[in-house]
Amino acid sequence: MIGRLNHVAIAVRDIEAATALYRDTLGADVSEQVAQHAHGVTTVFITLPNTKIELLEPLGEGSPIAKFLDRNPDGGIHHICYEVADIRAARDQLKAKGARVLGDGEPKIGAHGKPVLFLHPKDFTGTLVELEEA
Ligand SMILES: C[C@@H](C(=O)O)C(=O)SCCNC(=O)CCNC(=O)[C@H](O)C(C)(C)COP(=O)(O)OP(=O)(O)OC[C@H]1O[C@@H](n2cnc3c(N)ncnc32)[C@H](O)[C@@H]1OP(=O)(O)O
Ligand SMILES: [Co+2]
Repeated sequence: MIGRLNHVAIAVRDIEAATALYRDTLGADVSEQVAQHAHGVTTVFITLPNTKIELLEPLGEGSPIAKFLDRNPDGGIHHICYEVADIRAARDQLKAKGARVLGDGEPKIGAHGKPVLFLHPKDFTGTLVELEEA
């Protein structure tokens, strides 16, 4: 069901500093910051030859990454995003197998303008999984 690795997301307190680290120290190709109001985060994408890294900084009250940063004050890997061909079909198959889909179960439009869903980390070996329709 799952296809390519779309991105690995890293939650950070200071996206400006994290972007500078990837750009200046690691020599990577970094995007502009984008406020993702529907997701409660600001994102920067780092393009690597074979995948992307998504830097996440909390945006607004009640950001879904706020508690994660309280628990991981230095930041850390927050989720991995796999591509799927048909997100609603993937969701229905996963639910039938007992996986918990987060939120109301309806895909939201993600950072790449495509539908995304999240799966509970406790159902996937302690890793928050994002699915993005390819
Ligand atoms: C823009 C878009 C895109 O790329 O297109 C994005 O990525 S938006 C990226 C931001 N959006 C999202 O993450 C949306 C989906 N995420 C959520 O709904 C939330 O973050 C949850 C995954 C439900 C976790 O929420 P919260 O931390 O408030 O819950 P909680 O404190 O009750 O945590 C429940 C248990 O899950 C664990 N837990 C929480 N977040 C985790 C994570 N990222 N990775 C692994 N484990 C995690 C906690 O340690 C805790 O375990 P213990 O009970 O053992 O202590
Ligand atoms: Co993501």
